[in-house]
Amino acid sequence: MIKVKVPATSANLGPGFDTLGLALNLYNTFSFKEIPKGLEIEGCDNYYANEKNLVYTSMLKTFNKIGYETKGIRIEMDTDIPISRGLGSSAACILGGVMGANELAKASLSKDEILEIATEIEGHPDNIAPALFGGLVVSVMEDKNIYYNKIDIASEIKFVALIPDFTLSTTKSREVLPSTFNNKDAIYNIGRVSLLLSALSNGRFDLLKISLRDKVHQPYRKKLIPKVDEILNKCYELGSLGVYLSGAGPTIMAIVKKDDMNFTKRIKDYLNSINYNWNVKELDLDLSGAI
Ligand SMILES: Nc1ncnc2c1ncn2[C@@H]1O[C@H](COP(=O)(O)OP(=O)(O)OP(=O)(O)O)[C@@H](O)[C@H]1O
Ligand SMILES: N[C@@H](CCO)C(=O)O
Repeated sequence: MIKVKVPATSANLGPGFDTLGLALNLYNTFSFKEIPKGLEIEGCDNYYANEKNLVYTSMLKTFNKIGYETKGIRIEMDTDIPISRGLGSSAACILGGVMGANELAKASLSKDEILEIATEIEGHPDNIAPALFGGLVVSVMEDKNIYYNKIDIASEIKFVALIPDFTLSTTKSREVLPSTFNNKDAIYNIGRVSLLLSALSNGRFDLLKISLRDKVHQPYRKKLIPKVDEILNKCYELGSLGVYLSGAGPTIMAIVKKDDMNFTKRIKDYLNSINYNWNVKELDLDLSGAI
């Protein structure tokens, strides 16, 4: 039996659309076994327990690339990453499938080759790279090549995920984005993403609020999440250092000082007071990535 454990990820971090992402200590674990024939999937909703399952299709793509033929596969899924909430559930499934296939076929793909195959399936590397390497990872694509760098960030912060009780698929959330941007908006984001990386690396947390703003995706996606501005303002009022839409949303991510023992309870109370039955989770960076 092969087991692969993959962390959740929070992509974009405001201005770093399709480029920044960090891994968090919330996990999906996948177990794989070859069987005499067919496909068996356990541990997921019936809707996903078939040949279209993303873990399985990612395995098949990998087998196809490495020229391996299998008679049958059994997949057991133990998943804590909520589906379509902006916490990298698809990246986790894809990496699970690619890494599981690599191990079953004893193919010895390198981490860079795994990154390449998984990114080809996901379409962008900003969730896949941190899920694979852990920590905060910057990744860009050029001519189908992926260039990435893992960055150390100040350790005095934690992440509080405000996870709505509704889903928002990445496909839907990308459909509302414009296809072109004016140069003012592009410059706005370039400045902020640069400031953000410097602030995270040397602990200038006073700069987070301004550097997490962006003009490329959050303003458009906010329309898909009722009361989002009120919630963002409340996070700041309750002491958050910075707040952004995690991945394609709808999860809102608050960055909070590790020693702040009040924020999580107070934001939960606030969400309850407006009858938002959201799950609030305190998370830390995962520094190891998928294993
Ligand atoms: N536990 C799971 N069981 C089966 N399929 C899953 C599971 N988790 C994720 N998936 C697959 O991933 C898809 C969700 O991907 P989507 O990109 O919409 O959300 P996400 O990856 O959670 O969000 P984001 O990319 O913004 O972080 C599902 O439609 C399904 O195909
Ligand atoms: N960069 C991606 C992350 C979600 O997959 C997006 O914002 O659409």
